[in-house]
Amino acid sequence: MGASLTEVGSKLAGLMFIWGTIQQLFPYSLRKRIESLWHRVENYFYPYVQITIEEFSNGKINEIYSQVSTYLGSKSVNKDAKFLKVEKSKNSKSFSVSLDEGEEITDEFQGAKLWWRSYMEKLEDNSTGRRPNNSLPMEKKSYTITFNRRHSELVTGKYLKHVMEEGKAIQFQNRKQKIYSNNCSEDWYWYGKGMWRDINFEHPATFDTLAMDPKKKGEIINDLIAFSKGKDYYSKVGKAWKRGYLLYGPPGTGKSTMIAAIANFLNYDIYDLELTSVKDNSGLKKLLMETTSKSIIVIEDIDCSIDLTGKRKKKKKKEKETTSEDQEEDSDSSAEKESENKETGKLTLSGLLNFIDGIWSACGQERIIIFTTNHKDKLDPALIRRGRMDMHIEMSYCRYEAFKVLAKNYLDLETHPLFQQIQGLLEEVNVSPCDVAEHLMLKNASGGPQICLDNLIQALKEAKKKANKDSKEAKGEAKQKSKKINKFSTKLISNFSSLQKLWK
Ligand SMILES: Nc1ncnc2c1ncn2[C@@H]1O[C@H](COP(=O)(O)OP(=O)(O)OP(=O)(O)O)[C@@H](O)[C@H]1O
Repeated sequence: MGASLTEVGSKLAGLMFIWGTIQQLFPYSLRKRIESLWHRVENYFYPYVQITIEEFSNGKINEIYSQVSTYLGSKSVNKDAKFLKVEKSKNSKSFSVSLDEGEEITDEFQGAKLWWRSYMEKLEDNSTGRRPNNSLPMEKKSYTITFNRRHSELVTGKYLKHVMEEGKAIQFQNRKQKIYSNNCSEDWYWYGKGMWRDINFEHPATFDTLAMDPKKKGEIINDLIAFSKGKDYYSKVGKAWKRGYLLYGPPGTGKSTMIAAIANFLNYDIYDLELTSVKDNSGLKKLLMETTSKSIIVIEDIDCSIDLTGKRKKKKKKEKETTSEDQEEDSDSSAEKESENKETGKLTLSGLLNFIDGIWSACGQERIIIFTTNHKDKLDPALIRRGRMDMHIEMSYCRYEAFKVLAKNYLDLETHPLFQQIQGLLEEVNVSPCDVAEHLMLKNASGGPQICLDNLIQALKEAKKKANKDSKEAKGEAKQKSKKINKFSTKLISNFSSLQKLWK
């Protein structure tokens, strides 16, 4: 392509000379006719269009440039390019490849052939050899794309959009994930760093290492895939592109681990929203507005972080003042509390969910919200109904399937003669995966996997003994209670009979 374009260029230069002469010698009407003929000749000899994409546009970074650069870098690895550059920024997980100055590659899109070329021009003042303006970079970088005129619509319509989307997706995959927290001092905000503080998120949890029933795990993975690919679906049905998950279960069953696995699976950032640090609804709104797309907003221990049992307002009407305190408590409903909180601007769970619906419906970008709790029964069912929390995921005690994942993770064991005994015990005792994992840890494994498994069996047996003892004691207590009740009711009946006799 390079050679043929040069050849065509020299032919065009000759034609340009002839055209200049014609313009001087011929009258206007004749010139117009020759001009149209000229364009046809020009298109015949050089039917190409060139688009230039510069690094800076009007003094500002041109976003398309970096996306094109990433796209071409990814294409260049399997193509004919010989001179490549490798860079790594502090915010990316690995290095990125791009075309070196003057390098060319070809690309194809829906039957159209495209020629890309990278340029770099040094920006020096010829007399001083210095940069013309200190605030500008030393060089002017750009890419050109050349294609046949008949593909103009395809290139400006679909192809460039495709290049930008692919480039953006590669950049997204290669960026370092972050975890944000709002649990920071007020000073932080006032120093202009925003309301969230972030650090790199490097949790190793994945769905492979997460110990839970494989069927349940599969369902969650499928749900996440459907969500992340659901852009068209959500816009078609007119719903905010968001998904809510409620993770519930006893401590140490892997709720936080599951969040990390989801973030790693989707390559999303995490916003760890500490509601106790949020003053009111407007503070919450600001925080939510500062979150980015492709992120997970997490509220851990939701039952502890928000006050849904705020004191009811004293009733103003006189007749109601006569009502007893107990009656007031009974008639208390969460709807009333919500409306009271609305008036005072106080933070409410329902307010939170409404903001999320409102804000995210408007922005059309994907987000996930996860609540965790150890006590699902404490939550108001209206607040976690389907549509708000789309999937309720129970993180339960460690059974055999979950144990097998832990044994593989920690001991690299897929089978062992002791597994059968462990399976039996895990059916009878409720232990968290966290407690099981503790026995399989490296520090315990110095004597080999056999020792770890023996220790685990020992611990499970003790837990079983304790559970049996506890249940016996509980049964004993219940027996005592029912004895007392029986004694009391017999006494009551006999008293009542004596009263009846007296009355007669
Ligand atoms: N299902 C699991 N799969 C793999 N590891 C687990 C699982 N559950 C617990 N663990 C291990 O136990 C540790 C504690 O688990 P995690 O913090 O995820 O539990 P949690 O349910 O969030 O607990 P809490 O309710 O106390 O916050 C984790 O670091 C992990 O190593």
